[in-house]
Amino acid sequence: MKKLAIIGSGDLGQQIAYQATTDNQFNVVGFFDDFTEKDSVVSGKKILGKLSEVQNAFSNKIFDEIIIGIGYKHLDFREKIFNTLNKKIPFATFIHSSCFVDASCKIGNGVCVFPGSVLDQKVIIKDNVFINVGSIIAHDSKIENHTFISPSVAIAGFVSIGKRCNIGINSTLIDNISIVDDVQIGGGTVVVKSIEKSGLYVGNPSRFIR
Ligand SMILES: CC(=O)SCCNC(=O)CCNC(=O)[C@H](O)C(C)(C)COP(=O)(O)OP(=O)(O)OC[C@H]1O[C@@H](n2cnc3c(N)ncnc32)[C@H](O)[C@@H]1OP(=O)(O)O
Repeated sequence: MKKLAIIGSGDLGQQIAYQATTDNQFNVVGFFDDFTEKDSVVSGKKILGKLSEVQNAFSNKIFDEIIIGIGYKHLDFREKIFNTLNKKIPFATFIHSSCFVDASCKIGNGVCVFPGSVLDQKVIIKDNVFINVGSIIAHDSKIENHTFISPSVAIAGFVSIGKRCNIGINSTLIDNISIVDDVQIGGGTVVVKSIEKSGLYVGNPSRFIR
């Protein structure tokens, strides 16, 4: 079983550690975290060091693959870490075994898909995307790098979502629309037309608030 290290020992990092361990996909060896003391223990897993120590630890075979446990509040940082380590350190792709992922899907590096999500035919998920529990991505839809999908999001067919977007819980995106980079969608929002300007959108139908 591959040894997995997680960047960030906060709530999301701990959830990834739990899911990857209980689903028997990885041996989670610990976290890298700039804000928690080295060798301390978080949710039963060791803090392996700061982010500056990742490459050295990989050279010393402390872990085989890495994944980022930094969530929707820090998508710029999530992107920065990914771009710094990409091609130097192998990124894991973790898809919980309870998910349905059609064989025609293309899934990038560093992608994490939590339990009960469905990725239908020809879905494309680019690098470093996080998909939380129970989300549905219908056929031919595409999610660009570093985007965060909250629980129970429903994305219809032929939808395109940009980079560093944060799609709120239980939101709905109808078919054949596009969303540009850096869009935040509030919980329960219904998006019925393309979003061409970055910013925060809420409501049914969705409206720009800032
Ligand atoms: C496993 C996990 O937990 S993953 C995380 C899942 N969490 C989410 O998806 C959270 C999504 N967050 C939200 O929906 C938040 O309400 C946000 C980000 C959209 C806005 O938060 P804030 O910046 O605090 O905005 P604020 O609460 O001041 O609201 C601004 C206005 O938008 C309205 N509004 C805020 N959120 C929503 C919403 N989801 N739907 C409809 N209207 C909303 C408010 O009523 C308010 O309207 P008003 O100006 O007429 O009074």
